[in-house]
Amino acid sequence: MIRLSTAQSGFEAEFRALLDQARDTTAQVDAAVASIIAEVKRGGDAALLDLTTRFDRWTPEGGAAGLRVPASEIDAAQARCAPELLDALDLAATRIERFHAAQLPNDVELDDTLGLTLGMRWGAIDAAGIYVPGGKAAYPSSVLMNAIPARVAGVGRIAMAVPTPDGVLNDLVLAAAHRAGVTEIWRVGGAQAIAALAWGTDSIHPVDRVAGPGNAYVAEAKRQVFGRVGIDSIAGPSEVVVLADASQNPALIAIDLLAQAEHDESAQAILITTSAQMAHAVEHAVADHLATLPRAAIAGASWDKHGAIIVVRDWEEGAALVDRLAPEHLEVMVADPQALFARVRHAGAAFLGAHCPEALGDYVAGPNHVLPTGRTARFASGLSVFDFLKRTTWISAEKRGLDAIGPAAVALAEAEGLTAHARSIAMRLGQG
Ligand SMILES: NC(=O)c1ccc[n+]([C@@H]2O[C@H](COP(=O)([O-])OP(=O)(O)OC[C@H]3O[C@@H](n4cnc5c(N)ncnc54)[C@H](O)[C@@H]3O)[C@@H](O)[C@H]2O)c1
Ligand SMILES: N[C@H](CO)Cc1c[nH]c[nH+]1
Ligand SMILES: [Zn+2]
Repeated sequence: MIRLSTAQSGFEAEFRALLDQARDTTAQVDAAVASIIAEVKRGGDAALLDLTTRFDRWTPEGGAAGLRVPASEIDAAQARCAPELLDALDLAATRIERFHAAQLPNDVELDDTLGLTLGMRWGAIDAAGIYVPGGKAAYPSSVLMNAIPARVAGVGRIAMAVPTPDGVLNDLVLAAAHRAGVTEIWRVGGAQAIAALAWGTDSIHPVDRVAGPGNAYVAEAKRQVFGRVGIDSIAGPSEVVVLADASQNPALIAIDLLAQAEHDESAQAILITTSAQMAHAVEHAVADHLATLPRAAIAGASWDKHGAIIVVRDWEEGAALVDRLAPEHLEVMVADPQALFARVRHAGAAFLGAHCPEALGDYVAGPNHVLPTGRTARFASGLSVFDFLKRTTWISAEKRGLDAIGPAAVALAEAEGLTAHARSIAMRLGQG
């Protein structure tokens, strides 16, 4: 963990080094992913089986057909889940669905009075591939967050890929998939899963868009298949920035930092505070929590390698640093969180006030937890129904509409030297 203060000389250089830390995409990951994608393109199902054995230490019985989870296994898994966990899933699913249904956009129709009607129609993609991470933890919550927006958008085919390390399939992941409307489940992970969803194999039909979070390999694979298929944002290793003033409870701040750090050694947790005393107290509280957390090895490694505590002189400085970090998650734990949030422009999702830990949003609040990481919140947004929709614009013209605006189009087409364009309009105007 690094300790920084904006009052220090040399702060700018150290902060830039923090921004430039290679947490997710290293040259090594780029090359490894390119070779995995090439292997899947070349070898199809056989390559998937080979890579699954190599990276997940598991080989299905019966070849590639064994990569697909049968309906009987989904039913059996649901039956094994504790009823209170299924109730919790249902609560989460209901709230996530309600929030995402509220996002559905309206079509546009504009009558311009000259004799033209202009429109924009929203439609769902045909097939979505959703990636649910599963290497270091199982994520039933990510199943809901991925699949529900796709279903709400109206996607017919939702193909889910999830790794099952050592052959272990998580019951609650299957129960969540069933509730969320996933139409097929494939036990394959990492870059090979993204490659299979994008390029297809004999068993897995290609999809139109791949969404979902994952580790550095998954994030890089999405980057590399973009263009062949659409992708949502790059949702890689988790991040949080906590803004806290002197009035907050350091133990709560520390556990919120570690809640992201425990995802992955590559995760990043940063505290920005106006109080040097708070900085000190949080550092100690982190050490105290680490002594008892079961995932202390992962959380501690993340905190040591990528954690930071930054003391700022005022919240103007604090907000400016947040914009430069553009974190996946932003917690605002100050006296007037709305006012400070209003000064921040770049963050994937914000959690306002001391009673709103980020973990609430991970599971049950309703907005999506698949969010842009690695500073991509400067230009990208969290997963939503929009990731599964696309737009088609349309124009309908009466003769008087063509007469009104056609001559201008003819002039522009002639200026571009595109005679067939000009003539296709001019002939209809009776000039060609
Ligand atoms: N941004 C979000 O919305 C969000 C949500 C949930 C989780 N996450 C993040 O997702 C990530 C989950 O990571 P995970 O590892 O637990 O699961 P994962 O499913 O993303 O990755 C596991 C797969 O990675 C591949 N892999 C691992 N080591 C490899 C290597 N050396 N070479 C090639 N491939 C390799 C394997 O194929 C394995 O199946 C974490 O970083 C977590 O922070 C992000
Ligand atoms: N915080 C993660 C996104 O970075 C999402 C998650 C799922 N389960 C727990 N957390
Ligand atoms: Zn989380």
